[in-house]
Amino acid sequence: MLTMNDVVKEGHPVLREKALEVKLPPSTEEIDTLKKMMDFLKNSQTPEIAEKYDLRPGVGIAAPQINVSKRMIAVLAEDSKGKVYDFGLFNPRIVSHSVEKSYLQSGEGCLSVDRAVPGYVPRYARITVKGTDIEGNEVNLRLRGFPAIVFQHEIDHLNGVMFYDHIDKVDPFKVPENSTAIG
Ligand SMILES: CNC(=O)c1cccc(C)c1Nc1nc(N2CCN(c3ccccc3Cl)CC2)nc(N2CSC[C@H]2C(=O)NC)n1
Repeated sequence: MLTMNDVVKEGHPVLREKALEVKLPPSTEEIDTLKKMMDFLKNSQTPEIAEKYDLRPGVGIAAPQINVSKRMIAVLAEDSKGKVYDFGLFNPRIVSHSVEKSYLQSGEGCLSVDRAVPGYVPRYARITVKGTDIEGNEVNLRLRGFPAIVFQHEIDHLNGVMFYDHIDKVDPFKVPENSTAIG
């Protein structure tokens, strides 16, 4: 199982690389890695297991964060209506997005960042994501709210982008143009 020892921290060059497309169909090893990432999120959100293995809770993780520079992400997050988004995706890409922006009122955290970085992270309010799931099916997801934020945070990792790259350097809490706060 993955633990925090497997998670690389900011400063590691892999977090600034552009991750490679996964050649489909994925190899057994790539499928196993994606399964491990999905299991990590589940374990991190299960109090007894998180406590036992000292896991930091997360709702998303990208392969570069475990030093695998491949375009793979896992998400386990709920939206405001309690709908659970439980996905492992190969080669996720944002195929369309709203003009409107949104941001987490409380800012964002990252498993690879062991410090609080205050400030609003402007994201697209609504996105359409295409990718291939762990069974090899093409998925087409229309996302908004917290899940949309999480998918954008994880897809950023595949392009070497960290959440704080988006925070306004002059006024971290400047409300982004044409945006809605979440949470
Ligand atoms: C600096 N302020 C903050 O961190 C922050 C502070 C307050 C609120 C929010 C909303 C904040 N922001 C933020 N909170 C989260 N969690 C909320 C708690 N939760 C969780 C915790 C315990 C059990 C189960 C679970 Cl589910 C785990 C996930 N996650 C992310 N991100 C950014 S997108 C990827 C995602 C991620 O997984 N990060 C590790 N941001």
